[in-house]
Amino acid sequence: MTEAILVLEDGRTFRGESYGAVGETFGEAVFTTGMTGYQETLTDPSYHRQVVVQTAPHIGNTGVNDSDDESDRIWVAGYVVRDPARVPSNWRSTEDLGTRLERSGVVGISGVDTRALTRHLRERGAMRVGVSSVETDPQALLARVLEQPQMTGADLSAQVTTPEAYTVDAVGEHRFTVAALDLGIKRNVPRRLAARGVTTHVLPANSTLGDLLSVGADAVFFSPGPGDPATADHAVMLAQEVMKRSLPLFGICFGSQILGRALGFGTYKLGYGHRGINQPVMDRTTGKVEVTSHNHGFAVDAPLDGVADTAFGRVEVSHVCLNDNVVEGLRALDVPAFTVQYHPEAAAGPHDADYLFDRFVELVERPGQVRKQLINGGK
Ligand SMILES: NC(=O)CC[C@H](N)C(=O)O
Repeated sequence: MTEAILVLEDGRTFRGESYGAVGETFGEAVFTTGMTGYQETLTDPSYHRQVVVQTAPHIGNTGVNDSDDESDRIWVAGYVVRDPARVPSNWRSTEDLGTRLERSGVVGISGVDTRALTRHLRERGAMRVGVSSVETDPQALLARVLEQPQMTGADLSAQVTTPEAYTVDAVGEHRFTVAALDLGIKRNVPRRLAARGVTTHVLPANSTLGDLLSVGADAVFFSPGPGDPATADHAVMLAQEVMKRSLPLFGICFGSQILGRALGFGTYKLGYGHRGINQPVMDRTTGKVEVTSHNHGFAVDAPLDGVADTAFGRVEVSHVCLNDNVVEGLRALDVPAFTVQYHPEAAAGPHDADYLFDRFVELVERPGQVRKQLINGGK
């Protein structure tokens, strides 16, 4: 057994055992409350530079498999669990979670009271953290934690985006083509689109409007991704160009924050963010509440009531988180654009919000009618 320590930037220290690779790592400490879906969490590019704390105490029960990665690598900067499963058990499992972490060079710690750590982060806010199985002195580790960059101001898209464009073909009959700006996309997004007859061209984050048009895009998608949306100026400008052309636009999470900025709203950092797979969100168009998958630390500052006047016409907040009234979706009424701050693609999480991909398809195929329906409250 190799001992490990975890030190938060306010000095709070937890002791445990090395889990995954032996070494030292730093990042922003965030907690996710999902009891399942750890493989999707680990491989979600939006967790780049974050040390993820699994609040649920027993992690790794179903091992890892060949199908559930959301990208081609593990992105979390570090991993914190209480009680890793000693024997994974699932018919899809091909490897033990600890072995995968070790093989991938991911430094983690186990034996931590992750519920106490979650409560601490909930009360004090997300903060920088160090995890080490090579340093035994918390003070020495704390000094290095305090040298790390903050998540506020972090511009990370270039570090996670695809170097080359690639295509995910429609399944069955081809209906239309989407250009997806990859700011840290998850595999399940093009997959949900493909299931609806959409061919998706996933393009690097620095793509221009010309690049989007050159793939024959009928519509544009802005992906989730890591970092502070206040830094994503290129993507914001691109969203504005897309709206000027009235090309249908759909965005998820980071993509929602980018649309928010493109419409003239600000973004801000939440105290500790929303990360988990059971967050209640109300779709204000239908009044229905859906249980949803979340992973965001920033949010859009848009008025919850009434219709805002923007440079692109009228805009409404379409979805709201019922835990804390954070803006979870935006809908433009005069250009074909809408976004959500949470994850309709799930992976992991419930599929309640899958209808948003249908809304996107309808917006592209019957733009006038869908906009009229949206304005009339879905009737
Ligand atoms: N999943 C995401 O797209 C996250 C968006 C952004 N990085 C945030 O933390 O809010």
